[in-house]
Parts: sequence; C-alpha cells; structure tokens
Amino acid sequence: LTGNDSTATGKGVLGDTKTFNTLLNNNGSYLVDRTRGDGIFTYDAKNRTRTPGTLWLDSDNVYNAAYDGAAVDAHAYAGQTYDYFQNVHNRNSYDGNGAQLVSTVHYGRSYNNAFWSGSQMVYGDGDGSQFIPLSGALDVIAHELTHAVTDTTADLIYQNESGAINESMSDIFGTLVEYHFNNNPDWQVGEDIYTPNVAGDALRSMEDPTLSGDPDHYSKRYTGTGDYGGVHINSGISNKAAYLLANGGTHYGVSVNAIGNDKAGDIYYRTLTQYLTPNSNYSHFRASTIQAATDLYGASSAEVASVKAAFSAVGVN
Ligand SMILES: CCCCC[C@H](S)C(=O)N[C@@H](Cc1ccccc1)C(=O)N[C@@H](C)C(=O)O
Ligand SMILES: [Ca+2]
Ligand SMILES: [Zn+2]
Repeated sequence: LTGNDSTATGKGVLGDTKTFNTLLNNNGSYLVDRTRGDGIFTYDAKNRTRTPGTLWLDSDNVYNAAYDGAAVDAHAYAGQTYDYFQNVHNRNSYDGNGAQLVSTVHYGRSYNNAFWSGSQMVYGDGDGSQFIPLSGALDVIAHELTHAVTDTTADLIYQNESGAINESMSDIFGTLVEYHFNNNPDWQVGEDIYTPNVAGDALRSMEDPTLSGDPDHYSKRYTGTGDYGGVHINSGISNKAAYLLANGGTHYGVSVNAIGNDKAGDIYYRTLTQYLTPNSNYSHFRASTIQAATDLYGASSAEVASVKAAFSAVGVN
C-alpha cells in the first residue's frame, strides 16, 4: 500500500466531529495512520464475522456518513490510546516495539460486544438497545488495547482470579485514558455506548461495582463457572480498590488516602508489566502492587500505605 499521509475529518458514533490520520492514493482515502508506531489500520467487517475484513476505503477523505462513525472512533481512539501508553508510560504500542494496531468495526450483526482477538481489536455495532457501536467510547477502546498490553507482559490467564485481574486492568486503563484526554471522564465503564434509552447507567461502575451486581469485597467474590469464572464480575473487587487508591474513601470501615490518577496509573502499569504472571491471584496481586509502589515511592511512602489500605478495604490482605 503506497500513498501520501493526510488528515481527514469525520463524525464519530455520537455525532462528534474529529480529525485523524489517513493515507491517500489514487484509490481514495484509507484509514491508515502511519504516524504512530508501525501504523494504525482500521477495517470493515461489513456485518460479517471474518476478520480483519476490508481495509477501510473512503472516496473523499470526509467521513461524515452514519456508517463511518464506528470506524472514525475506532481509528481516532486507537491513536489516542497509543499516545497514552507512549507519552505516559514510554511504551511504543502494545508490545513496546511499535506493533501495528489493527481494528475491525461493524463486526457481526447486532453484536453486543468488543474484544481483543489475540492479534487485533474487534467491535460490534450493538443491537441499538443494549449497546450502540462499541468503538464509540474511548474507555472501550482503551479496555481492549490494554488486553494486548497484558497479553505481551503478565499474560494473565483469562479465567477465575487471574482473569478478573486481567479484566480489571483493562477497566482501570480504560478509565485512566478517558481521564487523560478529559473525554467526559468518570469511573464508570462503557457509559457512552451502553443502553441509549436509559440515562445515567453504565455496563460497570468502578466507584460502586454493586450497581451492576458485582462484588466490592473479596468475601463476596463469585466462585461459579460462568463468565470464565467471573472475570467481568470479580473484576469489581480490583476496580473498587483502584477507585479508592486514586480517589480515596472509606469502605467497610477501612480508610484510604487518595494518591491521584497519575501515581495510581504508574503503580498499576509497573505491577502489570513487571510483577504479575499468568497465574497471579488476588493475593499475589496485592503483593505485586505493594512491590511496584515500593519501587516507585519507597517502603515508608504514603503511596505504599494507600496501596495496602486499598486492598485491605476490599478484603484482600
Ligand atoms: C467475546 C467474549 C469475551 C469478550 C471479552 C472482552 S475483552 C470484553 O471484556 N469486552 C468488554 C467490552 C466493553 C468494555 C468496556 C465497556 C463496555 C463494553 C466487556 O465488558 N464485555 C462484556 C459485555 C462481557 O463480555 O460480558
Ligand atoms: Ca467511563
Ligand atoms: Zn475485556
């Protein structure tokens, strides 16, 4: 594929206008961003389930059609998430070596999910009731791309407690990326693309996981086999701890002093990339996070004290 690097404008899923990088040649405008790593490439599955599908080609480098919105956001938000890991954590793409970021939108029919396939991001359009196109939310894209970071580092097994930690890391960095770009930030997950007919809800709440029926304390963990052993359920325990670490608060009588998003992000990034392993459970997660905070701020630091308190507050001692 040859051509000239360009910038285009377009409307995202929520109708917001944004600019992003494209590649122009005599076929037209491709959703190819050659300014980041080895490139960001966005594809169209055309509502079938073959990936990656067709590299997105537009006729005039203006992406304002309704059908374009999912691709505009997948492409632009992948670029933003790339910038977060590069600029905040000095990580060049998900593998640290500039790996290409490949996304496919319009996957399946009314597909109410998004996932990291092991090699690329994939986004459904939703059924219009539970979800609208899932690439329309920055916290979703950062959630999926964080799975790629996890898979190239801790490689946490996607089941039971290691899977819950895997899922929580994706929710944590989804939220931190949303705050980094000040994109209507909050400690809810998926709020922008979830239940368009219901105001004020979210798929998950990190501030209060019980709002979506998920545990906010280790003693309330799910021990069944559904959801790969509760990876989207028991993630609530870590999500609540992360919320407390960044924002502070008292939970089940345990008080946590806030350390803010940036320090929390640095601690979780170091924990994920230096200490967690495929079989890590919540107990190892606590020890790893304390170690990471100790490396960064010292054993007697306020940051280490807050990490210990945050895990204790959710019953992980
Ligand atoms: C395909 C089966 C497994 C999917 C797992 C992917 S990584 C996942 O966790 N997807 C997110 C999508 C998302 C993320 C942030 C906000 C909204 C939605 C997810 O949470 N999926 C839920 C619906 C699930 O799979 O239960
Ligand atoms: Ca959010
Ligand atoms: Zn996930």
